[in-house]
Amino acid sequence: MGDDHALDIADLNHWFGAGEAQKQALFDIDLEIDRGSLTVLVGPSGSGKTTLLTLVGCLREVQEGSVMLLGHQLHVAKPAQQIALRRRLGFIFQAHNLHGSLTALQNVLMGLQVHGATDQDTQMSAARHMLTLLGLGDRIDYFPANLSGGQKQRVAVARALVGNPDIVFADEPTAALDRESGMTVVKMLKQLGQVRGTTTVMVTHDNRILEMADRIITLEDGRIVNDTSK
Ligand SMILES: Nc1ncnc2c1ncn2[C@@H]1O[C@H](COP(=O)(O)OP(=O)(O)OP(=O)(O)O)[C@@H](O)[C@H]1O
Repeated sequence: MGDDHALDIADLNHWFGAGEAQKQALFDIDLEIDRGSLTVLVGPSGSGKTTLLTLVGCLREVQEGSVMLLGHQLHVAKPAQQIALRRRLGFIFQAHNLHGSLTALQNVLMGLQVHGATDQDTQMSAARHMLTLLGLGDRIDYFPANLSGGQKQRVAVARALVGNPDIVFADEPTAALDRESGMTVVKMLKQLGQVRGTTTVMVTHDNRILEMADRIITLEDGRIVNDTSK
């Protein structure tokens, strides 16, 4: 694998269930993803997009095939290595999974505390800065219950990005956002790719994002049926 690849996937297969109920969800996936690129996964419901995203994001165990994530082979990575690798990833999911008992600022700080680095003042200012960039500067002390769906989603985006991840995995990150907020989030990810080399892999049905993607990969019935680079 070259250093220019954030992800290198070969002969990846995945099944759900066992015995007669067993069903194959992914078939022979081969894919290399360049560092700093914005790649979009599209395809009909049930085509395997989320399964692929969770496998390459260390959220599901690889059953067959090879996944090299940031130069590390996942199926041989020890638990401690997997934890270290996960710290280099940012996740944005449709269900934003905010902690209801924490304010917007505290939720974003959670994204930094797993890194355990920098002092508290630096963490605070990084979290405030990220929330401000996402247009939530006046909402930092609000609890999720007092934020709209779109605002909650932007808090989740801030939490994913505040730790400077090497790769961002996003599943329908703009589904709950209006056009302007959705564009802000995608432009930010694109800019992070250009400035810091952050790689983004995103599942979306949002046509507005397709125009901004470097690469569009289409899945159907667990197979890659189209791969378009700009
Ligand atoms: N936990 C699971 N147990 C059993 N089958 C599953 C599980 N998760 C996914 N599947 C099946 O695997 C296939 C791929 O599902 P997946 O969620 O990856 O598709 P998707 O393209 O992300 O769909 P959507 O756009 O609806 O989210 C589907 O047939 C689905 O029913």
